[in-house]
Amino acid sequence: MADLLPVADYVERILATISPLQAFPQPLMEALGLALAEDVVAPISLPSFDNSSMDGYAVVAEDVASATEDEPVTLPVVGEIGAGQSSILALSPGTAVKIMTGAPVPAGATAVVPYEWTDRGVARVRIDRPAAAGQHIRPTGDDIAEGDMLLEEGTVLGPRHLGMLAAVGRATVRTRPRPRVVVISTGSELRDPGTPLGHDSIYDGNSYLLAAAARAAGAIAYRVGIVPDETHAFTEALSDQLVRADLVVTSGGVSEGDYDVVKESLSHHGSMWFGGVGMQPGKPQGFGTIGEDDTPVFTLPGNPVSSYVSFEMFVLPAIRRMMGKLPYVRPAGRARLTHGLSSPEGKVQLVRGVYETDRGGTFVSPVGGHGSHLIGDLATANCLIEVPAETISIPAGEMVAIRKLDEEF
Ligand SMILES: Nc1nc2c(c(=O)[nH]1)N[C@H]1C(S)=C(S)[C@@H](COP(=O)(O)OP(=O)(O)OC[C@H]3O[C@@H](n4cnc5c(N)ncnc54)[C@H](O)[C@@H]3O)O[C@H]1N2
Ligand code: MOO
Repeated sequence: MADLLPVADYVERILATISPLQAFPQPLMEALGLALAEDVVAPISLPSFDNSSMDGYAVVAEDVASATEDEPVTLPVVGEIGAGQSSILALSPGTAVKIMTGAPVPAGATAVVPYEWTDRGVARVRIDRPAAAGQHIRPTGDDIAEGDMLLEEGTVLGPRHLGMLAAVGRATVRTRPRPRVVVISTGSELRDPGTPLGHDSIYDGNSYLLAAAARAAGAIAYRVGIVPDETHAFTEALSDQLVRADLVVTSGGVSEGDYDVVKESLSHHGSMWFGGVGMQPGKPQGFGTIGEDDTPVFTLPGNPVSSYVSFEMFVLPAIRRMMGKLPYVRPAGRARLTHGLSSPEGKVQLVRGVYETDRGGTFVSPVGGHGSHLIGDLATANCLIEVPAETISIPAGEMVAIRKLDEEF
């Protein structure tokens, strides 16, 4: 097994080859889920003017300092300001101006008296409670001051970030785009779901599995579908697809078989590497760059579980690096193993598992067998249990490393 490349070395090789995609300004709604490629500094303050937080009357606080229910203060109402209206710019002492929530507080006014403390008068208003200076006024810059650092480069933009960017007037932000990932399944035995199946054929699950995983990772996935085990057909499909690909993922045809066309077609490309990685499932791997634009290509093994685990371990970090999303590799958590398990020596084993967290902690149970054709168990699993290469068995009750498959990171 000396010729197996350790998983960490392979990941390092991949990340050294892949570069982040060129960033450009994108409209806010296009930037959801993307990583910022700039530091965003507040271009304006928020609020950008002193404004009322209540519907009521703008007054000079001293004018109503003595107001009580028994001895209310009455002031003439000299006008009205709605949100988006700034016709009244100043207030004279001894008067009141009707004001709505969000409307600019006129110069000279030092408090807003809510309707509930008044008789809601139109020409004159009776106020029966005192107002403290500043009451119900949201001062300029109270929330965000012009020049504040709002978001740092690398932040993955969510709804609240986009809301804030819009609120300070940004229409676009510099982000790294979603990589276009082309997924090709190879295998003459493959058929499209929804079509008849012969006695010797199987449905192409992998192109759906991998395209969906790519989309879930934030990429734009193009599922090309099935290419037969013929060198010419594969080479043609690949070169046709290169124009729209930032990354190509193939499945099948990379082991020792007589019809392993992927390996056969690509191994003469100087920049492609084919070999074994110290991992189970997912030992046979291929990676490199092809074409004029040095497009990265992952050739994943055809067994469905091997394909998926390879995506999770190698393609996902590559997509995240292209998008500028840190960390590139899914972080491992810890869980207590409910059943013992065994593992081959010399390879990291990634066992499908189901984890659950309760007040006693996180527990994980292996699901199904080792076979990398067991797609039913894969669909049940919600994590991968990572057994180190040098470990051959782990008893129940031990703490193990797990990668939670559907968790955002
Ligand atoms: N003599 C050896 N044979 C194999 C070795 C080896 O070292 N020596 N390695 C085994 C391992 S491990 C794996 S993994 C597979 C990888 O094989 P390939 O990448 O060449 O894949 P195929 O032979 O094309 O297919 C393997 C298996 O997966 C099924 N498959 C393929 N594509 C799909 C698809 N799109 N959807 C669903 N299922 C798919 C295919 O029918 C085969 O059953 O090689 C072992 N052999
Ligand atoms: O590596 Mo294969 O992926 O063990 O089945």
